[in-house]
Amino acid sequence: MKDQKLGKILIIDDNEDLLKAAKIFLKRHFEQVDTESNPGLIPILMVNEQYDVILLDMNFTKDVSSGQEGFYWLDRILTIDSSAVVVLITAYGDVTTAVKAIKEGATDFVLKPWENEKLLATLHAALKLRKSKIEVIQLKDQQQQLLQDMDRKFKDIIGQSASMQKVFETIDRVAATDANVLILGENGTGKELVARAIHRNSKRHREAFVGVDLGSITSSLFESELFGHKKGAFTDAKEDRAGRFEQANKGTLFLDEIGNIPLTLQAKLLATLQNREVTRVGTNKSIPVNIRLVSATNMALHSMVHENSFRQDLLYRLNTIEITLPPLRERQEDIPLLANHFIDIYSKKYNKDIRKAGEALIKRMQKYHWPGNIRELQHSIERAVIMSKHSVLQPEDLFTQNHILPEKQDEMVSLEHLNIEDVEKILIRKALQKHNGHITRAAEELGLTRSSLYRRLERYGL
Ligand SMILES: Nc1ncnc2c1ncn2[C@@H]1O[C@H](COP(=O)(O)OP(=O)(O)OP(=O)(O)O)[C@@H](O)[C@H]1O
Repeated sequence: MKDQKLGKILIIDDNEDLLKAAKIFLKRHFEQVDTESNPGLIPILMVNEQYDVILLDMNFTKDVSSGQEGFYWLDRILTIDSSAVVVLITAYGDVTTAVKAIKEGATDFVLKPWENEKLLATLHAALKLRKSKIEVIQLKDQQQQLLQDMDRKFKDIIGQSASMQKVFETIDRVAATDANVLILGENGTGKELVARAIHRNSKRHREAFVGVDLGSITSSLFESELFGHKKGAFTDAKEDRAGRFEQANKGTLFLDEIGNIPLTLQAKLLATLQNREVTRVGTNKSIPVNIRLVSATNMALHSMVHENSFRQDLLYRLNTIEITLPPLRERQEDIPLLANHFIDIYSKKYNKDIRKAGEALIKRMQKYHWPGNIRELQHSIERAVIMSKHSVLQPEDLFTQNHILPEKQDEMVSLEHLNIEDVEKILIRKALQKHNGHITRAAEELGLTRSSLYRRLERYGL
């Protein structure tokens, strides 16, 4: 198979003979070779074509050999396209100018008169560089896009109820301070959303927001996850590793499910917060850290202090400011807003033409208990949008599906009509209701680990 010719080259030189010869030779190796003797046309040429490599002479005016013109045009080219790859054509013996040009942003230089093979090798290397520069730009764009999407995703905290307005006011007042914030609330009430909003509105918003879900880390890994470790500190410590505290340096550390932190580690966490330094597992050296701490839990931390399963001094460190998120069933006026917000999102996502939730559905939703709070509402709406044939969602779009079961016992379908999955869903829902959405206790009652209960909640959209 014949090699495919790649690369668009622009040559700028006032010597027409040189341009002609170079074009004839290079056309055999590259996709496109344009030549121009007037450097003043560079900006227009660059607008009309995306050149991969620009071969640029240093001197254009007769009898001038200072290279000043070359530097001027090099600067213009890089201003127009900071990822342009410029190879300079310099006179034999003028290595000082060439070195200076590279410092100013040129990629390489070729000496005049050149040997064709050397020129070819230089241009191929330059082309490779251009390709990787473009890849880097594309990756950066993608990352930017992802960050923007994330930002948008977490920007919309919906809520007009008095209790949510109070939450917004508190976020406004505390975000700019460095005060530690403890967010309390049942599962799915938006604790992480609020933590991110605090970070986004703080002085640290350009730095990292590092979240750790303490509910999903096994207790043996707690310490190394938070504080890091030295290679060899324990069997699986294959290399030195920074913990989440260090990763969040200068930014915000979000400790989710803080109620899960074992008593033995609570003292170390307290010392870290007091001294503002961490000690990696397996070392004695303290590393200073500068973090803003936001923590969250669905557990009753204050009662845990009374039961001696959570240290009071640690609680006082965490809750300089306390924000309690109300469960969804206690702010029914937000239900229509939330439902229509998610209908909008999922109609777009799944390309459906669903306008809103009908009145009967809203009424039905306002009577429902929502043990999984907004997460449950969100998942139910997503499923209803996918399945519904109506342009205005009706009660049966949400409430006849297996995943949302009637709350009242007498509305329940008898066991003989259910399969194992249905029964599992009923049991999980009952356990969650009994323990007020408290995952650890519900998991204990069901004989499941927290993570396998989480997996089921995710699978069933509970
Ligand atoms: N007020 C709100 N407006 C819009 N979406 C919300 C709101 N509150 C929560 N959500 C959405 O509900 C889902 C659950 O929210 P989030 O993860 O913040 O809850 P959580 O309290 O941290 O849950 P968990 O206790 O299970 O960790 C997310 O998809 C979030 O975007």
